[in-house]
Amino acid sequence: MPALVHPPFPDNIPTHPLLVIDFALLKAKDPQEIDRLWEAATKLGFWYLKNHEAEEEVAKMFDLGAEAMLLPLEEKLKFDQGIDGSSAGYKAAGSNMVDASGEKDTVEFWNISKNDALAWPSHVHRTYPELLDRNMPTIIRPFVQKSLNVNETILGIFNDRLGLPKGTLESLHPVEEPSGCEARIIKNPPMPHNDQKRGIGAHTDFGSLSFLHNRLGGLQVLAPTSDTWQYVKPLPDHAICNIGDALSIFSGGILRSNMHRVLPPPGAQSAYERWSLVFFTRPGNSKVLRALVEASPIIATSVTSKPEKNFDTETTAKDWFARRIKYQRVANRKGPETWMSSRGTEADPAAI
Ligand SMILES: O=C(O)CCC(=O)C(=O)O
Ligand SMILES: [Fe+2]
Repeated sequence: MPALVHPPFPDNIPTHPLLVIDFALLKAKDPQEIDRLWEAATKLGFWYLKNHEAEEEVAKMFDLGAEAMLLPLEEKLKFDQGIDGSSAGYKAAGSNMVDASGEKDTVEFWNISKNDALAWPSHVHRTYPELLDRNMPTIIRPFVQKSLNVNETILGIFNDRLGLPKGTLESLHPVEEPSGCEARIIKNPPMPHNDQKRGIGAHTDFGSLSFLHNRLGGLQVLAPTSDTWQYVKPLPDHAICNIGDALSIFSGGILRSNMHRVLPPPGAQSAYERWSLVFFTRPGNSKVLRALVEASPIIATSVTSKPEKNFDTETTAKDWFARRIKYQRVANRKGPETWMSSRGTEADPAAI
């Protein structure tokens, strides 16, 4: 079980501050809170979210994830996500790259598809170990539903601020369409002190919105206002939310998909296992990733102001997502170009 008692995040290392957004105020359509969310989403693309109402579901998911990680490796590998760009299932430590040199990651994770959680006892994408299957209706589905509620509320706010006709962003993320939406539970093992091996390499998230929960430090962002990586300090019961590539593309770059990575926890925390839990909202598989210029003059103006950027990928969410997953797998590596093929909207190749 993830340690509930651990050393505090050190107070002598630089961190990047995030705005704290109150979900209760967002739900009440508080104009000032919506302004603050907009500021966070357009300047950095990351923010803390408090009062998100998923605290209990998150705690249960951490416990279940820990149990699922204790299954024998041989059993876990029966549910491996594979190397063809599928996401759902298990990913062993060391099977993804963290950079162009082919250095291996240190995290293992389980991805559980939203469609599978909602369709239980049927399966849309794949099957899972009995432990996860058994807990699908009682633990996983409630977490998925709470996460969907949070992300749909936020998408609705962005929809209005982007000047899109009501329901536009919602229609790009239909609950019933097969998609890459998934819950992920991640374990990074303790590292020798000062070992800076990357758990997850520098990346932007692939989809639209990520709803992240972690207890130990290790997440870092490369903020547009800084040329160094900075830790994001976990706050108890605060989720960390961020925007991914799909939403950045739909909005013509108005919403920011920011680079981040995972290092071992800093200071004395490095002696502990690091656990994190994410729910990723991603567009329906059939949706094409392109700026919604016809639907919003605000987005059209943004695209015109960034002629150097391509906001028409001519790619469906399904293909975008499969490409990014496939080419970060070590087994698919031919050379540095494989890593480059896995990249999304990451703007600054020097930082990759
Ligand atoms: O573990 C974390 O804090 C972040 C995980 C992450 O960035 C990801 O899974 O995409
Ligand atoms: Fe991420």
